[in-house]
Amino acid sequence: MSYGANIQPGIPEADDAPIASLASRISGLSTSNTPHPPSSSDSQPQSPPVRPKPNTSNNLFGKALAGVKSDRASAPSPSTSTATSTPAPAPVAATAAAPAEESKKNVELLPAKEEGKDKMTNLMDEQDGWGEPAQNGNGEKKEVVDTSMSEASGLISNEFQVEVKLADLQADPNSPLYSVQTFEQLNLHEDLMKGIYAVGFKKPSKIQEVALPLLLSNPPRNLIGQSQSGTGKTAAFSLNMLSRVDPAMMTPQAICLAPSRELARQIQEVIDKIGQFTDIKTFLAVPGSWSRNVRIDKHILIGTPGTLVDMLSRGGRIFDPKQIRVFVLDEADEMIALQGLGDQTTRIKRMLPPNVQNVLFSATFNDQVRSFAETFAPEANQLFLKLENVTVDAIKQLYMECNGEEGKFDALSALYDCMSIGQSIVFCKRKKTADDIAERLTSEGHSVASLHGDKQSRERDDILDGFRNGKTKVLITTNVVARGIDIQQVNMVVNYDVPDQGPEGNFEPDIETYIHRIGRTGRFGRKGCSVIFVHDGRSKSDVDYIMNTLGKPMKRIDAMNPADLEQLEKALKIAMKGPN
Ligand SMILES: Nc1ncnc2c1ncn2[C@@H]1O[C@H](COP(=O)(O)OP(=O)(O)OP(=O)(O)O)[C@@H](O)[C@H]1O
Repeated sequence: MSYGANIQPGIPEADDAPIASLASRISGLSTSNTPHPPSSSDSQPQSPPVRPKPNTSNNLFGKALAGVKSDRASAPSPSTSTATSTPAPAPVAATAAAPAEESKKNVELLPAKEEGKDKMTNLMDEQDGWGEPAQNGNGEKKEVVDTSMSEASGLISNEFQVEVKLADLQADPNSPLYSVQTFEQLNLHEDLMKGIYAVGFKKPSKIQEVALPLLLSNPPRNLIGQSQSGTGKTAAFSLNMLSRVDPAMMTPQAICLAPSRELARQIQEVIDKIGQFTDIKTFLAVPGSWSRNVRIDKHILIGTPGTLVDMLSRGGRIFDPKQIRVFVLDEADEMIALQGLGDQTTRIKRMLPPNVQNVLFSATFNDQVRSFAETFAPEANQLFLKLENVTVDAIKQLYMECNGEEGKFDALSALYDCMSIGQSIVFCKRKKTADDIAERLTSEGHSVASLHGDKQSRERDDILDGFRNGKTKVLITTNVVARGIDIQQVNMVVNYDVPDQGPEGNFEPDIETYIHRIGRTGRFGRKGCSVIFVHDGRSKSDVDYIMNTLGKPMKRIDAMNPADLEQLEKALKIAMKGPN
């Protein structure tokens, strides 16, 4: 018995291409079909650690791929009829009539209409408290404004009176939250529907509407899905796992990996909530959560790669990997590309059955990661965004010029009053900077918390819980919570340091990390502001590069100008209200 309709475990597809070295992983040169069982050599990486090269072009998130692509012409997939008979949702750019042999959906998630904005979107622009951008990214730079924000931005007067409804946003074809279908039409088990109603979801988002039928169709098929931050990817892959496990079998049947314990815990909560009316149980697989002598009898494991490697290296004593049907990678680009995580994720995958359904989700997939993703999840249905749609428009991106490195702290101090409107996250490059800032702000009488990887697990949990339930208003952190963390009240993100790719990437700006960091605000229809600090020529050119690459304007604000801070305050108040 399972919570899916007629779901059969197993996919008749070759998922056993060895992924012998990182170099071949990235270049996709691995072509042998020899099965690759786990071996002791797995623990010894054969080649030096490699991370896909930094992105230096605008082609960061793949080319615009429309229509249905096939590279399986000779062997029609058993899933062909299911895939092509899936109702084609209106917002998907191209679900063009596919030749009979084409079985893999390769879809670009586009707004239904690109030309102009409809009434609703214009209304939203006017209500964000900022008016039109002073500077256009995308290479068409206008002169940066020296005038005060309030003069330049055209703040409208009635911003607090207008109620924005989520239902209106979800009715806007330009929104990533738009769908033409209801959850009822997605053919989910009634106990899962009860869970969806219990968490208050009324209508699917675009990624949920498009991905769920692909994920749930039989025989199961791999999926690579990209959708903007805060658009509901977690529920999409959670519903798939919940639909595919058999609650009568008291053993893990689905694994979901995330890059941090914080995100793994959050995903477990989502699955538990949506699955609360089922008999499905979850287990959090993070350091310290399991015992070497105790077998796990829960259905879904959510964890971090190191722990799963440890569990699996105990020769099936913790759980039987052969029973795993679904392998989900949240933040998949990081899970497969980053040197440490990529190695571990690959080792785990090798220990799972070859017919496991691989599901990869992220808000970002640069070209190199994308080709490796295609090797990792062969013959996958693919949902990708165009570069210009990767960031959420509701996040107002700002930059602030500071007087040298020390001026950054002064700017943060000046911002502090605004930062306590709602909640904010300040991202730093180094753990020490996070601790130093937290200490200085605390000594100035402010209530802040710092969170990073040097803290003990329990302390990390407590700090994030304190922030999640609103006890702390400002979280100063590193990239440890840059991805996935969903706290709706966060209405501002501060990039204290420009995210960079470290020595391997010649310290180039890390666009993906920037996108994920700012994506901690503006979640599912809410508005948010992000501020990035510029303190020297290098950081200014990095910010220009980010603007130009993403083609999104950033407005300059001056921390020492009361008019700008007032403007920011107003925008944050608007963002706090959120849709209802
Ligand atoms: N259909 C829906 N209706 C209303 N709210 C939803 C719906 N789906 C998801 N949400 C809410 O949207 C928020 C963001 O969802 P989620 O964390 O899954 O985003 P995400 O796409 O995984 O983002 P990220 O890329 O940052 O990981 C959550 O608070 C979730 O409860």
